[in-house]
Amino acid sequence: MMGRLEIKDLHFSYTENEEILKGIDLVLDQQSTAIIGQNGAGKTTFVKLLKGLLQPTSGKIVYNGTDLSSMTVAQIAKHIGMVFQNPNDQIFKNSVIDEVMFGPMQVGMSKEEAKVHAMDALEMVGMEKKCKVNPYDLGLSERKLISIAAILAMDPEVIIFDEPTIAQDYAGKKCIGEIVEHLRNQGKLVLTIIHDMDFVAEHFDRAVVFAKGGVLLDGDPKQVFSRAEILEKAFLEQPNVTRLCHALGYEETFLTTDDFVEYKKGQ
Ligand SMILES: Nc1ncnc2c1ncn2[C@@H]1O[C@H](COP(=O)(O)OP(=O)(O)OP(=O)(O)O)[C@@H](O)[C@H]1O
Repeated sequence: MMGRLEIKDLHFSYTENEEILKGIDLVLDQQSTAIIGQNGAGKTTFVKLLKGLLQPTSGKIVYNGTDLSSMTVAQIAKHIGMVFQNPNDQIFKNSVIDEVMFGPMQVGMSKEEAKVHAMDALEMVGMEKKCKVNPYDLGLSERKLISIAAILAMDPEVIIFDEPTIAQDYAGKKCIGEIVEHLRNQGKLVLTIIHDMDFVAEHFDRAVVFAKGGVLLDGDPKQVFSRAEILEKAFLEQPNVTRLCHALGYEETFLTTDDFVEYKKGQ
């Protein structure tokens, strides 16, 4: 089944005198979507609402036709998984396989079923050979892959990443980018909170810019990242290649090195 989230006039405040989200309307489905915005824009608050960890002050979030407020956090977790920013906040078992089997068993799978799902998930992230290792004997990139597998093993329709590229080296980023694309091609709804604009340009179908509690821009990365002035006002950078090409006087928006190279070859 595909995951679809409808966000309708969503408002949220932690305290009476400051509204953090001021009426968000969005439909999130199919496309891999990056949620970007400066620190404090409300991105983390927004995904906590999607996970049912916070309740809207007003407005609603509808998941595949059901109002999230009528679901428990555990019910939501079956459908909407979240990969933490720091794998150390997520990992707590002494072997990779136990770690990855934990989630599926929590959502009601038998041990046998959980093992099958866990091995499939480990294979997807290329870590099946490490299943007996203690996660703490792995490097950060590999621990990140384990924390991703632990969520994939629960087979949620929606996967939310929180800053997936932070502290990752080039190989780690490349691998996570491939996982994002693979999941999207499998029909999962992939969402991420992210400050790494190059990663958005490379791997995402849609970028939603949060600013001052609302949606400032929403579209495919080419549309969004072409709006240099608006982005600057929201204290957001364009991807490096986009900035460079604009600085060199190109009118067109290029997102990635490959984009630009293709253009030059075609000239
Ligand atoms: N538990 C809380 N109680 C009160 N205010 C909070 C709480 N959590 C966050 N805030 C405030 O809500 C606003 C939005 O925070 P949020 O963490 O959602 O932003 P963000 O866009 O995720 O930022 P970042 O990019 O730094 O992660 C900030 O002004 C923050 O200080």
